Amino acid sequence: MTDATTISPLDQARILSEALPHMQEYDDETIVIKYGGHAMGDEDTAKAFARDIVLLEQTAINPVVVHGGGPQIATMLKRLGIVSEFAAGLRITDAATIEIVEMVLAGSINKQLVGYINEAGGKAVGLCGKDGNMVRAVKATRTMVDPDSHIEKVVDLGFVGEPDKVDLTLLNQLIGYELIPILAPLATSKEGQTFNVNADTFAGAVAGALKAKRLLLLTDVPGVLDKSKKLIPELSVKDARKLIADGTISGGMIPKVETCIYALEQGVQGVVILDGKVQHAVLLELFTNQGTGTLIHK
Ligand SMILES: Nc1ncnc2c1ncn2[C@@H]1O[C@H](COP(=O)(O)OP(=O)(O)O)[C@@H](O)[C@H]1O
Ligand SMILES: CC(=O)N[C@@H](CCC(=O)OP(=O)(O)O)C(=O)O
Repeated sequence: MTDATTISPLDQARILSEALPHMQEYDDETIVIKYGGHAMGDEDTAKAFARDIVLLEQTAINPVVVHGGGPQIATMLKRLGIVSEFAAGLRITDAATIEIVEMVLAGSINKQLVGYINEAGGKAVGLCGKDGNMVRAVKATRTMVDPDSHIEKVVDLGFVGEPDKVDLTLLNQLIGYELIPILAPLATSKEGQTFNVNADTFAGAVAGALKAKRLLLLTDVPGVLDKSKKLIPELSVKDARKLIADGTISGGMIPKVETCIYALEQGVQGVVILDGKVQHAVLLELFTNQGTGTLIHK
């Protein structure tokens, strides 16, 4: 946490005053923040994150948090002796795995974040996409090239879903009552099957449906990096697609950038990928002149 005793009261007042135009820009706007499992890191940073979210709510912004938990799911599956594999950046999810995914995401992680936010003076409500039929999903399909035969084949990802409908009834109620929604990325199919959804994809769908002013994706790297590992501060959709095609953007960064492109197409005004391990990353991004991560624009 910032040590306020190292700066003078006048400087503190100046800092607050300089934040005014930013606060006015986001007044009464909805901002979706995706908090990745890697970014959650240590307790102090997670608590500082929670405090920032409460500060947003206090300044008349409507924050909606979507959290991940990939590393935490991996730890629990390992403890239980369940082997887990990924295809195209998505966890292949069988019947045993979906039970653990739901337990970790909608259970421990969701309630921990709710606890931190409430401890900081907010009123958080922890939900997942199944609540109020908020996010409906269809089974995700992916094709992969077999390394031996070089033939493209369909991979069965099991209970992995992709959002196809977002019902905003419940979210709008919460936002209207100044409650802070904390969402775990699980959804239900039309038939009532629970699906595991990539948290970036889930956040993009929610941000798109809400026509959010900003979508912030907090991860464990400073943003999108070029081939020499230097931060790219701004990226157009066209250049982002080029970097995916030439392999500069790979692994977990692919669904992140694809989410950004989708969200922009759905009317979200600005999307940023930034380092959530940096303390007060959200405040730095929204309330100072210095953007911290990669801004992706049309
Ligand atoms: N061009 C790139 N720039 C930054 N990170 C990249 C890039 N290509 C691949 N990555 C990888 O993407 C990871 C972020 O995705 P992921 O691990 O899924 O994060 P999270 O858990 O926050 O969703 C980075 O840690 C990095 O290893
Ligand atoms: C289908 C799929 O891969 N779902 C993810 C959901 C959690 C997630 O996305 O967490 P991060 O944001 O921390 O990566 C998973 O099972 O790991």
